[in-house]
Amino acid sequence: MKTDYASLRSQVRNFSDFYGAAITDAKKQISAAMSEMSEANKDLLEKYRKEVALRRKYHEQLVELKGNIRVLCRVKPVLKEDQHEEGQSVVVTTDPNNESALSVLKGQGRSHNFELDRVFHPQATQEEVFQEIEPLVTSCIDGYHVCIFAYGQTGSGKTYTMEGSTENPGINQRALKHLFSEIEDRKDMWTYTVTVSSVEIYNEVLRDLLSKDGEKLDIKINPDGTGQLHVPGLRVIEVKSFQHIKKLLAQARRNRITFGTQMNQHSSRSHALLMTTVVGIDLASGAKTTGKLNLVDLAGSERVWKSGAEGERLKEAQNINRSLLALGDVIQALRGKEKHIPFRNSRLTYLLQDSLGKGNKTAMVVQVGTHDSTVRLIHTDYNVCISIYVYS
Ligand SMILES: Nc1ncnc2c1ncn2[C@@H]1O[C@H](COP(=O)(O)OP(=O)(O)OP(=O)(O)O)[C@@H](O)[C@H]1O
Repeated sequence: MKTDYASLRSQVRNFSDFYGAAITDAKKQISAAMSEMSEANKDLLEKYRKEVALRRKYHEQLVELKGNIRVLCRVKPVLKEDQHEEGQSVVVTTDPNNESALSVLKGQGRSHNFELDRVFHPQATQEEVFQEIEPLVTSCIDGYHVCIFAYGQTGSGKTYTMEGSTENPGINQRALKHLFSEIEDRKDMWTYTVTVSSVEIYNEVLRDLLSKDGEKLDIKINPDGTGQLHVPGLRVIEVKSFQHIKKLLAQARRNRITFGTQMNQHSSRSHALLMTTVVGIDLASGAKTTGKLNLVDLAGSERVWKSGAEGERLKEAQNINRSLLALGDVIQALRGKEKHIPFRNSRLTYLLQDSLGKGNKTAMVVQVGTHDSTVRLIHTDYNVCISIYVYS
């Protein structure tokens, strides 16, 4: 018993040393395993970053291959309310086997065929149209400036395509939803600040659609010496969520109608712009990107010339036609890579100057009705059309 007791005592005496050594050993093993893990993590993170950079590069290559200026066409379905217009036959048709083709009947059985970047048949959904625009929205988060226009005659579906209805929202809402979901996906690597402004241009006068009284605004050269343009007094609102932006969109829509009524103006006679700026900071390198997304519901191109409008209506029509032609001229000059781009010929192109210029991306959604006998599309040398309505 004495021997056993002495042995136990010695074990107890040595236990703390043994225990200490075992703990130190375990700690060493754990910290070796942890540093191995964090090396592996670092390696994985580095690989992930490389993949993300590659994804961005390929995304840009894809967008560039598709063309930095794209012209899409959406053919409006014949609605019940359109059917009372008698004597109109279907003149605009799409080809189910070719999603770039549009055919316009010219009389005596002859038709004019056009090739655009993409043609949406009358049954195309809002989602299908947005899918074509989505890569451009992603580019905006990557730091590019993007403009998306809806162009066409009054009632051809411009507002439907851009704003849509509550149940079936259009490009504006879908683009901003996509923007916020991309920002959420990238939140471990990037932090983003999103701001929005909204203006309308009516008779070459700029008004803030997010103000209470629709103040008139002017476009000036920024005094900060960067040579960039800015609009003094324009409300620029930081938004944190898609829900917040939805409220601002609704406010801008209400104001467009209210200001329009005050000035005896129908909203279809003004251009409405929703301008979103996305500033991103790479959490690892601190690198900064600034992207802009301009969503534009253009004023309806009208036949007022033909109907002999006078006074205010004539001035209005002249201003609309002038600014639409100025936009067409800018786009043709950009596509033709001309040296001089006539940005200053209208408020619209002047305001969008830094988003329309070289290296930026533009999509023009031309809206046409199937009964539209007056549509003519002007070909450019590039075999893809810049589409502009011309009323003779
Ligand atoms: N693809 C479509 N599917 C269903 N309805 C449509 C479609 N396009 C347009 N509409 C409907 O046609 C009507 C006219 O469209 P919308 O108001 O968008 O035309 P607009 O070109 O914006 O006209 P305005 O120049 O007067 O603003 C609306 O009732 C709209 O809901």
